[in-house]
Amino acid sequence: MIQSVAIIGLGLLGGSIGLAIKANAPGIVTTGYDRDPETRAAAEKRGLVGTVCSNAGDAVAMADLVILCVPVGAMEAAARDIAGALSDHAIISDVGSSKQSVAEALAKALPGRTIIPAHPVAGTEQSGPEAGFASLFTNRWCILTPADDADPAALESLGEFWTRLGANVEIMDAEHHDLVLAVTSHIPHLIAFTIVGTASDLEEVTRSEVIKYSAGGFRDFTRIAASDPVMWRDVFLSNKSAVLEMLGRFSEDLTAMQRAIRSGDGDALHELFSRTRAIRRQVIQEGQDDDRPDFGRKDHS
Ligand SMILES: NC(=O)c1ccc[n+]([C@@H]2O[C@H](COP(=O)([O-])OP(=O)(O)OC[C@H]3O[C@@H](n4cnc5c(N)ncnc54)[C@H](O)[C@@H]3O)[C@@H](O)[C@H]2O)c1
Ligand SMILES: O=C(O)C(=O)C[C@]1(C(=O)O)C=C[C@@H](O)C=C1
Repeated sequence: MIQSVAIIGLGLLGGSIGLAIKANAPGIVTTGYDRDPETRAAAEKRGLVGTVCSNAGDAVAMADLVILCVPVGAMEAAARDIAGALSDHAIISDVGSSKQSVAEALAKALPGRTIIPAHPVAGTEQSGPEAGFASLFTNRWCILTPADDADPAALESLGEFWTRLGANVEIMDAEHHDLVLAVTSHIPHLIAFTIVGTASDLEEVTRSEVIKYSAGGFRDFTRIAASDPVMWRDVFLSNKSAVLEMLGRFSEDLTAMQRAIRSGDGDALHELFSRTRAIRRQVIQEGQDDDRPDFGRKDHS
């Protein structure tokens, strides 16, 4: 049974975990650390965790569960920081958006430790200590990617923990996770970053026109393209092979659409758009959409 949780990195994800514990599992004692002093001060002010510590070692010393909530490129450094201060029984987990590289980094920095990587598939385009809110994980998936020899009791405890925060828990192989998320999250973000960049670079269209005439579709892309640059740089560098593989497929499909438009093949366009419309309806039926009004754009705390 997890009775104390240490959160390293008090931004959107770390802050939301702290607030979700407070709301759903108030008996759990929380401590936290962020390397940025301003973030620590903001976390203290918002009460994201019970105790904000001034170093990572103090934050993790008494914890049953330590969750690393830093960009994936910073996981190894954050793990090294806590290595000497962990209690013997501590479970170490994370929330990184890619899983194979994080699992490798944690295993390298914390040999012999109980490590269960995880990815709550929930977020917004906001970041930092003001962005977190308690209901972020409600009815969202949290994917656990244990190694084959992971401790079953630790896996069960971590699953129970995420269930208490409102998430639906799924267990998946890390390699498969990275391939699936490349298609469902990483490439959609790359497309948004690219189209917004392309629009702002167009010489025939001024930047003020891009902003002024942002129609619905483009506006949705600008929300995603406003996501944190450090987080996303690290996601693409860490999930390189899966992203490049899926990007190859996507480029071929895009070329087929280009060909259909050039040759006036309305049937091909209609067939694809009908198929994608059906998928959207399925996503809504299965409750995986973000149709909560203004989701991610207002203070949800
Ligand atoms: N934003 C999302 O939508 C989302 C969703 C699911 C998972 N994730 C993953 O969660 C993690 C955190 O993302 P976020 O959105 O909360 O980012 P964030 O920028 O809001 O917070 C990250 C925090 O980590 C701190 N930090 C960086 N290096 C550190 C270190 N070595 N030690 C201590 N603190 C350190 C930063 O100061 C920052 O406050 C990332 O790995 C990301 O891939 C993000
Ligand atoms: O809703 C958003 O704004 C998000 O980008 C959240 C989102 C996603 O792609 O769904 C982003 C990265 C994560 O690792 C998990 C969730």
